[in-house]
Amino acid sequence: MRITVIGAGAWGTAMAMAACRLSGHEVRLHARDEVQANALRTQGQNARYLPGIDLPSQLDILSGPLAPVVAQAEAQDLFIVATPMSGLRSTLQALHTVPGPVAWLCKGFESGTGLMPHEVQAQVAPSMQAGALSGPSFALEVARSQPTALVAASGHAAVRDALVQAFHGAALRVYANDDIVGVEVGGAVKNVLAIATGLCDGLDLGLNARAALITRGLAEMTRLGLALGAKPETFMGLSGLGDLVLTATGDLSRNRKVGLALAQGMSLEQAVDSLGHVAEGVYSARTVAQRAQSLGVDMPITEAVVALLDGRLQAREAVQVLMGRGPRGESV
Ligand SMILES: NC(=O)C1=CN([C@@H]2O[C@H](COP(=O)(O)OP(=O)(O)OC[C@H]3O[C@@H](n4cnc5c(N)ncnc54)[C@H](O)[C@@H]3O)[C@@H](O)[C@H]2O)C=CC1
Ligand SMILES: O=C(CO)COP(=O)(O)O
Repeated sequence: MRITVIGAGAWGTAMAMAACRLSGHEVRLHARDEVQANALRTQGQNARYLPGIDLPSQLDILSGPLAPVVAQAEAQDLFIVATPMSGLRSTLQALHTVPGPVAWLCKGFESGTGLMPHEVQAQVAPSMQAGALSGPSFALEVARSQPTALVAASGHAAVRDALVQAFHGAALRVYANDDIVGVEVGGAVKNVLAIATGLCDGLDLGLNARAALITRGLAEMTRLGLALGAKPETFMGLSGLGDLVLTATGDLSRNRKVGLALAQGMSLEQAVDSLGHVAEGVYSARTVAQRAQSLGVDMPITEAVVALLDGRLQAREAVQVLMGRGPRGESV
């Protein structure tokens, strides 16, 4: 199988490495920047995004325009879009004529439009056989071959099968799911909730508070998902509860780090700059909240994160707002 990963950040690089570990694959990693591509080739590492990890010698590094790569694509080729959400639309536009399966790794709702990734694809490449690969997965651990489980989500069985064939192996299990709405809502909302949990831990509010945030966060994620047509059980799976627990509690999370930094009194700009990587929750929080409002879905934790990111609330005020809400029943 020939697999082309577009976007040579931490996650694209880790997933290209994972594909290289399975025999019989030809794997290519496309960096948009020629300087970065040359650095990957000469150093044998992605020093900016995954320092200290050697790239497999058989990994082919590409750069330059995508048009010639797309022109040579065959029906059995798999394309993986590993850019942040902000690059999804333009990358899918560039790929819209590929004859085979395409899957994206980004987790978020598109800024400006509020669209989920599969809705962006439906606009720019409606006939594409496409899906999402998601689930609890820090790039560093996948790059190190530590055990990980992912979800291949698509309405097309051929896309789910291609993702399993491309990545399922000794260190990486890939489960198939046809509920792309649920999988994408989980991936987007857990990033916003991880900012909240980082804030909670940074303010030293305690373990009770953290468990409450995660659980009530799962409830609001599920409410939004159901309003958008997702299946409830998806939120109990890898891309829902699984990714929420990982991102909210794992110190490798960039979104959690933003919350921790805000709790220390850093400005949002300082917090984002200190990462050197994308933290999608910062860009998706507002669009998630707007989409929820338009559907009449109550998402108080997400609303508090948006108010904090907008500078309308200070960290401790956000906690007071959440704790000051009136009583309600527990069910979703
Ligand atoms: N790092 C992780 O552990 C995981 C990340 N993800 C998701 O994957 C996506 C990418 O994340 P990372 O690789 O971690 O980000 P990163 O910050 O490590 O790297 C982003 C990469 O995308 C490139 N890029 C940005 N815009 C682009 C465009 N328009 N076209 C081509 N390349 C572009 C940048 O040059 C950079 O190489 C995000 O949506 C993230 O939420 C999902 C699972 C795990
Ligand atoms: O999506 C991820 C883990 O599944 C990565 O989370 P962060 O973007 O917060 O690092």
